[in-house]
Amino acid sequence: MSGLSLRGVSHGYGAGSRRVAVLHDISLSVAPGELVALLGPSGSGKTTVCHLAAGFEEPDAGTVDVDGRAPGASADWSLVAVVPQQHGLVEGLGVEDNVLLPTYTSSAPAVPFDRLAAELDLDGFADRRVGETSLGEQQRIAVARGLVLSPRVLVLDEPTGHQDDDRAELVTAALARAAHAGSAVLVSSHDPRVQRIADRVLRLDEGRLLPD
Ligand SMILES: Nc1ncnc2c1ncn2[C@@H]1O[C@H](COP(=O)(O)OP(=O)(O)OP(=O)(O)O)[C@@H](O)[C@H]1O
Repeated sequence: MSGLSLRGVSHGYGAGSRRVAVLHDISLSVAPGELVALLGPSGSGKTTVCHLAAGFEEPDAGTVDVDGRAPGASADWSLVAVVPQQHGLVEGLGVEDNVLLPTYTSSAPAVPFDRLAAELDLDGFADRRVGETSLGEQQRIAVARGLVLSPRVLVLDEPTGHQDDDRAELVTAALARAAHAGSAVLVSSHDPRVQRIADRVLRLDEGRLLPD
């Protein structure tokens, strides 16, 4: 199947008898060209779903696949790109290098840095070190890095959490364009702007997906 698919996924943290289950039998899919918002109270498991979708972790049970493959099997961000809550940028590198990092290990066509910078209000930042930027700027740099290879699947964890109203609109517009261009986009978010542009909204509660 194309896009992102989780089938019967359960997952937990901790070793042996101390393992605590946090996701229970989750099934969801995001088709190419679709933007799905994942909502839920703090601790309900949104980040865990994002990490499994990104291939950062293997589920205890069930399957996760991206275009029919396990996401962890490929480090190619043209297949699955991630904007984690903590951004995961390389502090010592410049902004442009951070955005272009996925292009250094992939032969997929890249969106020019200048275009992403213009769309995400990062003009003039190319040579600035990430350690010299604000948290909101770092979040938009991580979004630009997620978009640079026009990935088949894009997973974002609270991507407007550090943005003011105007920049949050820029980020959500960029995500809507990515979906329109064919990416399957999964966004964990409390932001009503994200819900507004979503094709579907999924709700998690205590590790279970609520019925529509
Ligand atoms: N590495 C970990 N070890 C142990 N427990 C964890 C770990 N990461 C998350 N948890 C627990 O798993 C549950 C789900 O966490 P998760 O981060 O997925 O929730 P969330 O919905 O993203 O929360 P928030 O909105 O606050 O970011 C929480 O109860 C959390 O305490």
